[in-house]
Amino acid sequence: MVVYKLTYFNLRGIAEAIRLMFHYLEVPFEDIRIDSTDPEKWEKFKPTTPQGKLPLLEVDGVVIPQSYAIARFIAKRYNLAGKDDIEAAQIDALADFLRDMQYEYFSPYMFVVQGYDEGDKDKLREESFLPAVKQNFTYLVKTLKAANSGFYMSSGITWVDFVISQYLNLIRRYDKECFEGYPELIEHIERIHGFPQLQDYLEKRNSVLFHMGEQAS
Ligand SMILES: N[C@@H](CCC(=O)N[C@@H](CS)C(=O)NCC(=O)O)C(=O)O
Repeated sequence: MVVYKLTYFNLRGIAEAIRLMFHYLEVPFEDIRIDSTDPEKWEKFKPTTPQGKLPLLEVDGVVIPQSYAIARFIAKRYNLAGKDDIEAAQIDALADFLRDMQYEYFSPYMFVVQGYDEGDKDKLREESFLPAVKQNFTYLVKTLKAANSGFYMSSGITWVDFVISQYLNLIRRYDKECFEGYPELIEHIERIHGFPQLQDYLEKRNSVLFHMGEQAS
């Protein structure tokens, strides 16, 4: 049997969508977590990684870095990659859209809210975060509605549903109000979190005390 070993910090972060995909698929994997409150440990481990970053997926002795590459790999193996090459391209485009949204518009505000950076939280929220929410959430809702499947692609659930829902769930944990007017996005998160095969993990996740200010939900 294939042994999958997923290594990331003991946070949800960019590995959470991958963890949820494994649980959803009921594919066993080793969920290895590096303690990010112990920088010395990470500094020692970092040079042993291919690109100096996490997450990593080890499969049959091969180490794959990059969260999207890992998600895509699992998706291709287990049928979460879209119904054809057109959908696969649309999924990639949506995942890249999410990344742009995250780094260009959301991270400056989120880093302050999460306590990683200093800055004027309210000013950032009003002047850059909320206008970006409006533009980007509107597009996500439009895409969901056009797919008409309950997921972002018309054929049904794919890896991008996990990636988007986990990032939006992070935002929701820190700024619930920005979802007002976008109930479809919340419903989509709940749809993903509602899968029976995820319940044990989600229960465990909520009972674990995530550090660095992570809140349950
Ligand atoms: N594009 C990469 C980004 C990887 C990344 O930036 N990982 C961060 C954690 S979210 C990391 O390993 N930081 C530790 C460091 O750079 O030393 C991916 O999606 O996997």
